[in-house]
Amino acid sequence: MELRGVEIRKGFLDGAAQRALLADIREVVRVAPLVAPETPRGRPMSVRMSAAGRVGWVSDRAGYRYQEHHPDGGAWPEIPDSVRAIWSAVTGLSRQPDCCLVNYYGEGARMGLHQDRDEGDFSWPVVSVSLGDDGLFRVGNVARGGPTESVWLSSGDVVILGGAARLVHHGVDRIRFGSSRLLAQGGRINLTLRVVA
Ligand SMILES: O=C(O)CCC(=O)C(=O)O
Ligand SMILES: [Fe+2]
Repeated sequence: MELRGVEIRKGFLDGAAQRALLADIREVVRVAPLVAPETPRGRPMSVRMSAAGRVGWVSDRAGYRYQEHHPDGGAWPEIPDSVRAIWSAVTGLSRQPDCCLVNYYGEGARMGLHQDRDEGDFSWPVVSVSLGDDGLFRVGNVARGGPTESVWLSSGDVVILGGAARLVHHGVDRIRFGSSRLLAQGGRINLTLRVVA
């Protein structure tokens, strides 16, 4: 389906593929633990984050940026092959992403409307993969304000922000905690794959 120019592939990953991907992400967060970032204004984010790849996206009092090491100082783990395969399948690109951001939404977590604009070249798409609990994904416009529409994303769904929709505002209003049994402890994982520069 399509929502305001954003391509949404419902059910892209079957249960077995979701479990295999989850196992790979567990390994990523074992090496690079989830952290609760602060916004540049010092407000705590409700989503916890980690990353894999050449660079990871971080936020703290110094601002939003991509950096080559975890806030603890270590290198980010490599992007798992299972993740790279999803990127290749949905984009058809031979260029691989530089960053796989890992977002974990526990009970009550959300992400406000924003644009993904910390990358150097907006001609590359952003691919997002949902695992675990359902999340209410809101899509607006490239410009601030105006109408928005929402869709529930479920485990295994893949979203592509590309072309004219690469810079649309988007966010996650809430999750349905406990709606999926993929994660024993509940919650939602979202992976976002990006070419950074
Ligand atoms: O969790 C989602 O579905 C979206 C995540 C997102 O927009 C981001 O990480 O920039
Ligand atoms: Fe985003």
